[in-house]
Amino acid sequence: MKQVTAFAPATVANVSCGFDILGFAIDELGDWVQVTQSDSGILRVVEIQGDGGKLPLEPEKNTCSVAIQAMLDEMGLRQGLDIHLFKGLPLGSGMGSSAASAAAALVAANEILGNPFEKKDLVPFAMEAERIACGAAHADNVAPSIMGGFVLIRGYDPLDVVKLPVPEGLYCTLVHPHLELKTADSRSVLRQQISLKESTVQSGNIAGLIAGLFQSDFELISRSLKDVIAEPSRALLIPGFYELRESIRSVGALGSGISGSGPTIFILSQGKEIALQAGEASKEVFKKIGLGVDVYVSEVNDRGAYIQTS
Ligand SMILES: Nc1ncnc2c1ncn2[C@@H]1O[C@H](COP(=O)(O)OP(=O)(O)OP(=O)(O)O)[C@@H](O)[C@H]1O
Ligand SMILES: N[C@@H](CCO)C(=O)O
Repeated sequence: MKQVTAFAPATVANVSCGFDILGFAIDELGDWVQVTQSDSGILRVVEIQGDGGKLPLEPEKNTCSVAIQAMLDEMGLRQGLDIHLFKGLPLGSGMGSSAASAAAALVAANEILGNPFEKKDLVPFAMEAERIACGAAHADNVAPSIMGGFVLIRGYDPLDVVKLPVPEGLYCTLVHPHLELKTADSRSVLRQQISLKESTVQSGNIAGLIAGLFQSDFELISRSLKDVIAEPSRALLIPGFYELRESIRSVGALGSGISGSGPTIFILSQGKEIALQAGEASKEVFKKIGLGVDVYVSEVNDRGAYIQTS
């Protein structure tokens, strides 16, 4: 019986101006999923570690099994598979926790089945898992978690995912305040209508950010990290959000925003030194508020989900 273990990384979705259409992957932080063939003929989640007992073992509720089931359905296949999930990511953090589970499960199951799908073709299956986790089949966490790097979701109908270049020396600092914010809840505070003026501002910024990535133009990236759609509503749910933005200006970071639906805040910097200093400045902000934080500094992970060898 074949057994495969895969890792899938944390992700920063939206990247300020790219609501539901842009995300990138982080190094090291992520979920591990082991998939083992069985002769049971069914899909089972047999064990979850690292979730404090919070995640469901029922296959129709866990993002690992929902994603694999979507893949098996597409193939018209019945296959006995046992899933062991090792959560490395905190829940409801804004770091794409549900997405990383689905991405790792798919990459492992795809390997067991002889790799019938390219990585990019696994994205729609992982989106079905996101629908279960937060009520919306958004792809801006699952696509970068599977494919790595920066990924643009050019369109959803039909799905059109585009991998973008990563400028050398671009670093991300993730600041995770010790709060849990469910994606479904932070989607519910969003306005359903935006004005023509807001649409123009947002379009200019997303175009600028993508041009900045292609040209490795850090100043352009910095000027473009603005969100007039989701951030004004969601920032109110994150204590210290604007204070942090102010504090990282002095260390020369490029900018900051809400990672996915929060409460994690991402900061982009040119070079590791500034990224580390931004992390220290952020810790000070949250110390004053009296809220614990975890800070991670990472390059953009261009590899995405991978199979564990050895
Ligand atoms: N393997 C899993 N199976 C089922 N639900 C999961 C799994 N992993 C996480 N979740 C749940 O999915 C829900 C959606 O939030 P998730 O944890 O993905 O948000 P997040 O980490 O804040 O990421 P983001 O805001 O970037 O989407 C949470 O309630 C979380 O507990
Ligand atoms: N684009 C999604 C990402 C959630 O991580 C949102 O902002 O709700």
